[in-house]
Amino acid sequence: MTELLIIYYSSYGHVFEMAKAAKDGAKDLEGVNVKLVKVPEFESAKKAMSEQEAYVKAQKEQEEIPEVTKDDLKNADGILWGIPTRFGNMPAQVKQVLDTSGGLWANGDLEDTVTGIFTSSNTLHGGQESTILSSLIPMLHLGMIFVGTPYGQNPELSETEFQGGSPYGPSTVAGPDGSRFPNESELTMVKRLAKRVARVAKGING
Ligand SMILES: Cc1cc2nc3c(=O)[nH]c(=O)nc-3n(C[C@H](O)[C@H](O)[C@H](O)COP(=O)(O)O)c2cc1C
Repeated sequence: MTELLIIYYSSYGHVFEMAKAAKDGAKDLEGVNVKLVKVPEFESAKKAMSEQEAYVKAQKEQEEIPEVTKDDLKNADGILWGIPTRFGNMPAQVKQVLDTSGGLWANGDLEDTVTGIFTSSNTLHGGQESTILSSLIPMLHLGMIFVGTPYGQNPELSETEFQGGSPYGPSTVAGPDGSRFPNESELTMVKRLAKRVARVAKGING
């Protein structure tokens, strides 16, 4: 069995929507087991954002999703990361998971694990590509094999409509007030990436 782990962090639910679509995209692949987990939230963030209605609502919707464990990461053949943009970079919550994965790095546990990244930001040019590319650096240190969303398999990338997505990975644009949620094209691209990560992981580790 090929184990596909979808791990995400989401303050306001946009990346969560993408993560659920990713799970849906890979769920019927033969010989693939898909698990959806979330990055633990900081107590300080819960406190700081407790007055924000959108944050509280989104966190409630994610209550049933289990938090990632070291074994989830270790046992995965493929890991798909949902990482929202924070100042053009990954949130500290995601960095914390990576920074406490030292044992995995030392043992080479994530070497040859196939990986992909999807993201979300408020604005189209507010750092989607930089978030994916900078997130790739620790993934490469850990020995993971990165796959993106090539143009040939993602015709949506060549459309002129306003939407996220790049050859580096799927993305969505939440809008300045966070009211825009992923459209069909954005969800389709993340489903395809989930399938692609699973397919490559199966080929390498199956
Ligand atoms: C501290 C912080 C920094 C952010 N930095 C950016 C940014 O650099 N560019 C941008 O377009 N959006 C930025 N945003 C907006 C988030 O990327 C957006 O709320 C997020 O992608 C929504 O995804 P989520 O609903 O899954 O949390 C920032 C939000 C926060 C809270």
